[in-house]
Amino acid sequence: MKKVGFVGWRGMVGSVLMQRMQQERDFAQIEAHFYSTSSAGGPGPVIEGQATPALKDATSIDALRAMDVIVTCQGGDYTKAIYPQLRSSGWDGYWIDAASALRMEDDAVIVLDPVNRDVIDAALAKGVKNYIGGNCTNSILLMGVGGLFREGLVEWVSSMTYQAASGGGANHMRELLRGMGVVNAAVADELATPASAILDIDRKVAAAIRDDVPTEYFGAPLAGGLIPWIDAQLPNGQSKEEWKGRAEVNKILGKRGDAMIPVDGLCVRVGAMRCHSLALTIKLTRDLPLDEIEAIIRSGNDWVKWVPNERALTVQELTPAVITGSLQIGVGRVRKLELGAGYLSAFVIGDQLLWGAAEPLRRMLRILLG
Ligand SMILES: NC(=O)C1=CN([C@@H]2O[C@H](COP(=O)(O)OP(=O)(O)OC[C@H]3O[C@@H](n4cnc5c(N)ncnc54)[C@H](OP(=O)(O)O)[C@@H]3O)[C@@H](O)[C@H]2O)C=CC1
Ligand SMILES: N[C@@H](CC(=O)OP(=O)(O)O)C(=O)O
Repeated sequence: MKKVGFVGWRGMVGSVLMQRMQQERDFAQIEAHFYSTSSAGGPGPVIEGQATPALKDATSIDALRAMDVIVTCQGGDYTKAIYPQLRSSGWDGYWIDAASALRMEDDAVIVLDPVNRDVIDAALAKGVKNYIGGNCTNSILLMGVGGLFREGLVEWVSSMTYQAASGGGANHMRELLRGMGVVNAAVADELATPASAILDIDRKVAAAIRDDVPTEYFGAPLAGGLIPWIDAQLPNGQSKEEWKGRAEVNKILGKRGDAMIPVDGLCVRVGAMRCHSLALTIKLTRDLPLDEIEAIIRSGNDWVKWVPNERALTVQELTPAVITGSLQIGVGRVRKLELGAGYLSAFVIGDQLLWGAAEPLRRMLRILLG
């Protein structure tokens, strides 16, 4: 059995990975070893009801070198600190990583096997050892409308996103919830009194959002609002999250140079917990009837949940409330835009901790296990 070391297993992405691996009985296929950056020697996690041995030191190159595969959800700082040392020590194992640090390196593949199994297989055959999970937004985009890319139907995509708090991490989710509580508490008495004036409620809510909602992690109030910037600022005015659209989508698809498909748009943080949504404008390379477009999108992969462009179905099926915790990727609002021939709209929604983070890593490990 392959020895597989897990780093970052108790963080948010890592916890979802552990859940999914237990659901799929993946631990039966491997000899699992658990590492920690903060509590080496402490108790390991309970996996399928069984205690695991004491935690190993995630900063010890010697301890890591014993593994055939390392799966890390610990974050980019850890990758940047440890990965080069590990490779310099001569370690030749497989490195599977959720962080963005190595994604764009030439010797790394961004993994999303329902979309790019061919790219993964070609890399494995060439001896590539680094397999990195993609940015959550782009993985969800490709899981949703990958069929259109596969058929060469996408000339360009404008991707306007509505990204959940979980993309920032556990503390960001907690801050959103605390903020919701602050807003509610500011008008609890008025809400309990049906006759209270809505403008009084609105004034108090506005003041609470402005002055009292916590902003330590997001840097601006998210509860009752939104934040139209995610990640660092680049010289060209893009956010780093927006830059990843073109860079990562094309790398996932194995497209380079002139073959690259333009992907750009604005990335916005909203008060959802863990579902990222994208409002897409797609310029098609050729116009097709809607029923053919539907068939192509549906054929993208087994997780596409097609929602017809009807009001009742859309508000029932295409929301974070329904998609959260599920592997389904909702695709709806597909219609021809009144902008000219070949302009298509689509709304894509997925749980960003599943297909956006943990699931592609889990599946890459299974691919390695054969
Ligand atoms: N959040 C997301 O949507 C996505 C994240 N990623 C990548 O995954 C990385 C990890 O993200 P995420 O899981 O959100 O990070 P977390 O902050 O939830 O966890 C990272 C590490 O922090 C340590 N930690 C310290 N205190 C706690 C605590 N109270 N509970 C749990 N862990 C704690 C743990 O390390 P230890 O046990 O060693 O102390 C843990 O492995 C990111 O840096 C990013 O690179 C990738 C795609 C999406
Ligand atoms: N930046 C994403 C989450 C994330 O971790 O992305 P990446 O893995 O590309 O750093 C978000 O905030 O929603």
